[in-house]
Amino acid sequence: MLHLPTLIAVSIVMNILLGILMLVIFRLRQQQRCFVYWSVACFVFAAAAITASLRAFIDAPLLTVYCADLLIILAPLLAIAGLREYLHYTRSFVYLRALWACCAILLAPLHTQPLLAQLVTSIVLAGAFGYATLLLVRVPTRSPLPKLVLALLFGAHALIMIIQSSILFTSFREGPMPSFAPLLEWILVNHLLLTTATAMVFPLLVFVSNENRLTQLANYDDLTKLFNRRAFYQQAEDYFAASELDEQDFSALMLDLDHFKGINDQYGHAAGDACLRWVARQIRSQLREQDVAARVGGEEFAIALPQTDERAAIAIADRLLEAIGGEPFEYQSQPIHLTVSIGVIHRKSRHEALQALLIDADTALYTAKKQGRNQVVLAS
Ligand SMILES: Nc1nc2c(ncn2[C@@H]2O[C@H](COP(=O)(O)OP(=O)(O)OP(=O)(O)O)[C@@H](O)[C@H]2O)c(=O)[nH]1
Repeated sequence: MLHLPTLIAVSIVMNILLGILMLVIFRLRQQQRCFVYWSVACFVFAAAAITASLRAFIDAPLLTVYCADLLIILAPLLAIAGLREYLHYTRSFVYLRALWACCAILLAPLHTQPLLAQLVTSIVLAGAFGYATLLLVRVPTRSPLPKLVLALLFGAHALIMIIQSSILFTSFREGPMPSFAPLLEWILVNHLLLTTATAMVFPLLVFVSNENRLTQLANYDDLTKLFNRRAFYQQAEDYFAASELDEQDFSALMLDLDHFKGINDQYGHAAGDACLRWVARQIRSQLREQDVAARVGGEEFAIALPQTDERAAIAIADRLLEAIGGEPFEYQSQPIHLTVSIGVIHRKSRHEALQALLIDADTALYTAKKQGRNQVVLAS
């Protein structure tokens, strides 16, 4: 069994250090206020552990029972407030404040009855941890793994608080039972460990989410959610190089919406944006998993087709022509007729670089435009 006083001391020090770390992070990232809540939650938890530990040395129940219990409740409430801030939960914190105020009133007359005060505290904590678990499960985030870990930690914490509540309730009804002492100590150990572990996962949740957001911004087009030009070249270059090594077919398409300026002029820019999103969906729906599609210009898309010969590439281009031009796109109940021109290229020995291949596809696209649009042209 872990030495309890040592564990309490370590968790106090860890929570103070984590609180300082989160304040430093907040100073660096002023816009993420969740770190302030989490930092204060760590300090409050350390203060709660210190005041509760004083019970062994001084007889001041107002401090060692009442204040300690209020601080023990405040710490997870602050953690939840930070979580709501991080998840951009718009409703105010009024319920959390009201809950804490109710606890302050309810626990005041109980400071001379530590068992009852601990029972009330355990029930409130079980509810708070259960709520935090539900919050995490219900709200989508960009960091699913830390979110899952955090939900598990909160869920486990809720569970041990329920167990503690039932033990305390039984002790309250039937008098103190010495056989419960090891179990209550085990719960305290886990409470300390889970709190410290939770505080460690909070920054991870934000960092993974920020990292995913940066990757998204760096690689994807915000409007269509297809790759952007940079990511397209990165991915397509790999396939292009692999096709050379394996002597496999490689094709590419350049696709451009016809008279798109007229669409913007007639229906407005928002309708134009909706058209681009719809075209992107049509493109994605016609491709295989390994094909690489990107928006490389305003109304221009590039598609890399690994292991695709000339005939298959033309068939895909024809399918895209039909999928986009075959039926109108409905925007706010009005049909918008869109057509596209497509240049197709199959890799030849003269194409030593992807750039050269795409230039030829672009030339074929230009020919398609010149020949009247709404058609597929194969590069010679
Ligand atoms: N709504 C919207 N329009 C865009 C976006 N990017 C570029 N455009 C518009 O796309 C239009 C492209 O016009 P042009 O280059 O003249 O081409 P076009 O009208 O499609 O004519 P062709 O390509 O010759 O058939 C311009 O009016 C741009 O403002 C965008 O993100 N959203």
